[in-house]
Amino acid sequence: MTTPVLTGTHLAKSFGPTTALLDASVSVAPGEIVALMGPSGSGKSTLLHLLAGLLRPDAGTVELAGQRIDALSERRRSDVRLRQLGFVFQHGELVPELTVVENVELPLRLTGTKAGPARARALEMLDRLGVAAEADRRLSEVSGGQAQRAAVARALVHTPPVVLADEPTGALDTVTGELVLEAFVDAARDQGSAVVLVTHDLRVASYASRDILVRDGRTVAGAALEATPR
Ligand SMILES: Nc1ncnc2c1ncn2[C@@H]1O[C@H](COP(=O)(O)OP(=O)(O)OP(=O)(O)O)[C@@H](O)[C@H]1O
Repeated sequence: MTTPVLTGTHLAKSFGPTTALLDASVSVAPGEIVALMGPSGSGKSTLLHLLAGLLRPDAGTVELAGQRIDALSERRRSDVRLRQLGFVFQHGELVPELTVVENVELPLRLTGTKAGPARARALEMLDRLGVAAEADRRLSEVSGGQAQRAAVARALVHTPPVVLADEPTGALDTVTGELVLEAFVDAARDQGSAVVLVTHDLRVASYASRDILVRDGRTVAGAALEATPR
């Protein structure tokens, strides 16, 4: 089997008295697309935040691209995130004061790509996601669905080895949702990115090579499609 690029092992996380995650394990190989499914409140977003190094686990480990990230300082985790990860979370990761294209080119600019090539690559991603016409508008002035596609463009622009996305098509109609899903499929197939998608939508899950069910804070591999009501 190919060596996994992302592994979460026996992860647990509580917020005060609320146990969000009890025992979750996930392992993803390069080029794989994994759908995380499960009831509302079961711990999917918490798991994704732990895998991204945005939260520290109470127990368990996270290994990203050969490096344990759960015990790193916030500064080192942030550096690993910038280089190894693309993520699409439900809010917060884009800068409202910047234009759409400035947001998308940010991961490239922060890792040393020169302005011209960074701009060209960001525009290419926006074009693929059908939002090139919005490139020079401020993020705070575009629609929710346009901002969501900008977030996807930003997650993929620097061809990271791991892409994590929380309901990445939640604000989109069927056609634009498919543009987003095809962009993830291309990242997995052409660049070998490992992609983890949290979704409630079976159509989205059908793009995945594998699914993992999260139920009551625990992961159950391969059972999501059978267990999810249609
Ligand atoms: N920052 C937080 N503070 C307190 N409780 C939290 C926090 N984040 C999550 N929780 C709680 O942890 C549990 C798991 O939440 P989580 O968001 O991971 O679930 P989810 O499966 O992603 O849900 P949904 O499908 O509704 O987005 C819930 O009971 C939630 O209320």
